[in-house]
Amino acid sequence: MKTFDSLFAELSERVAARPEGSGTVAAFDKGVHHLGKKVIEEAGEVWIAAEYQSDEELAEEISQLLYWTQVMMLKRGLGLDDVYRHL
Ligand SMILES: N=c1c2ncn([C@@H]3O[C@H](COP(=O)(O)OP(=O)(O)OP(=O)(O)O)[C@@H](O)[C@H]3O)c2ncn1[C@@H]1O[C@H](COP(=O)(O)O)[C@@H](O)[C@H]1O
Repeated sequence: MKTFDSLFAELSERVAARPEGSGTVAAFDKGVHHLGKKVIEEAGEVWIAAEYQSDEELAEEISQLLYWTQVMMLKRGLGLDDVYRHL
């Protein structure tokens, strides 16, 4: 099963290798403004799912929020340690 760390490694590799058709690369190239909107959108969907939807739907929305947060981290050049040291 994928973890936060293994997804971050995968996305780091995608951004470095820039494979054809990668949604991550396309989103990365759009920049911080686009990524910020995705983070906000997914955060809102997490809230709505927590209020009104199933555990499974909530878990899926949380996974998407984690994904977009990671793409933002990569765009700003942050690594896992930069974040973990604040936990
Ligand atoms: N985990 C994710 C992931 N989570 C969310 N998303 C993106 O976030 C969007 C969220 O879906 P929504 O339903 O909220 O939005 P949507 O309306 O369908 O999509 P938009 O029109 O808003 O882009 C998805 O459509 C994906 O574009 C993800 N995109 C990729 N991954 C993983 O990232 C890795 C690299 O993916 P690629 O770069 O696409 O190869 C792979 O392991 C993927 O599984």
